[in-house]
Amino acid sequence: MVKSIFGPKEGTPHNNACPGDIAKTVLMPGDPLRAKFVADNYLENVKENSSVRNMLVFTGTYKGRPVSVMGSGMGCPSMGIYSYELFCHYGVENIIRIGTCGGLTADVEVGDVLFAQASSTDSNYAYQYGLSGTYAACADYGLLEKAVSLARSMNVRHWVGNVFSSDIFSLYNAEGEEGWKKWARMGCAGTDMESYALYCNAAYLKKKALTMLTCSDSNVTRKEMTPEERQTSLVNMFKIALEFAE
Ligand SMILES: O=P(O)(O)O[C@H]1O[C@H](CO)[C@@H](O)[C@H]1O
Ligand SMILES: O=c1cc[nH]c(=O)[nH]1
Repeated sequence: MVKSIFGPKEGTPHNNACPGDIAKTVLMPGDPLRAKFVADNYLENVKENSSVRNMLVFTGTYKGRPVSVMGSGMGCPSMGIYSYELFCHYGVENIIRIGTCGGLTADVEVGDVLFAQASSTDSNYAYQYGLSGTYAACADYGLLEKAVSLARSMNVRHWVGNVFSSDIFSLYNAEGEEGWKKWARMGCAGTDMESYALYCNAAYLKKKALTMLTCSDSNVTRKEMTPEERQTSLVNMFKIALEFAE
C-alpha cells in the first residue's frame, strides 16, 4: 500500500479538508462550479470542505448515504494531483468522473452519455511507472456494470467503450481533424482530457474509478451545448453517478 506523505490530521497543499471530511465515494467533474451545482441541487446536509485554488470540495448525503463532489480541473496533471490525494491521503475508495466529452463518431449525439470502459491517450502520464510498453487504462468493471444497468433502467441513451483522453483539447490540435479522426478510426467514441490519469492512479493505488461523460459537442456534426447547458443539462449523468453514494 502507498502511504500518504501528509500527517493524519492535516490537509495537502491542494486540499485543506481534514481526512474524515471526505466520503468514500467522490464524484469529480472537471469544473468546480459543476461540483457546486451538484452539491446545491442534489445533496443534503452539505458542507464545503475545501476551496484551495477554488477547487471546491463538498460532502453531503444523497438518499441518506454520504458522498463528496469535487472539481478535478482540466487535463491529466490536474486530475492526477487531486485524485492521487483523494485516494492516497483521504482514504477515498471510488472516484466517479462526471465529465463532458467531444463525440468522435456520427452516432454519438450531444446529450448522450458515454461510459469509458477504457481510456487511450497521447499523454505520457504512465511514463512514471517505468513500464516497457503501452499501458491500457480501464474502468473498474463493477462500477461500469452498475452504471450501465442504471442507465438501462432509467432509459438513458448511452454508449460503452474506449475514449481518447488527450493532453490537447481536440478542436485546438495542430493536426486538426486528422488528429481525432485517427483515434475515432480505432474505435474511440468520445474525447476528454482526464480519464487516463484517473484510471492510472486508481490502478496504481488499488482503488476503483469510472469515467462517465456527457457529449457536450460533436466533432463530427459540430453541434454543441452552451456553457450554461454544460452545467445544467447533465442531469441523467448526475443521477446515475449519485447512485454510487454509499
Ligand atoms: O467538462 P469537463 O469535466 O471539464 O471535461 C472536459 O471539458 C474540458 C474541456 O473543455 C476538459 O476538462 C474535458 O475533459
Ligand atoms: O475534451 C473535450 C471535451 C469536450 N469536447 C471536446 O471536443 N473535447
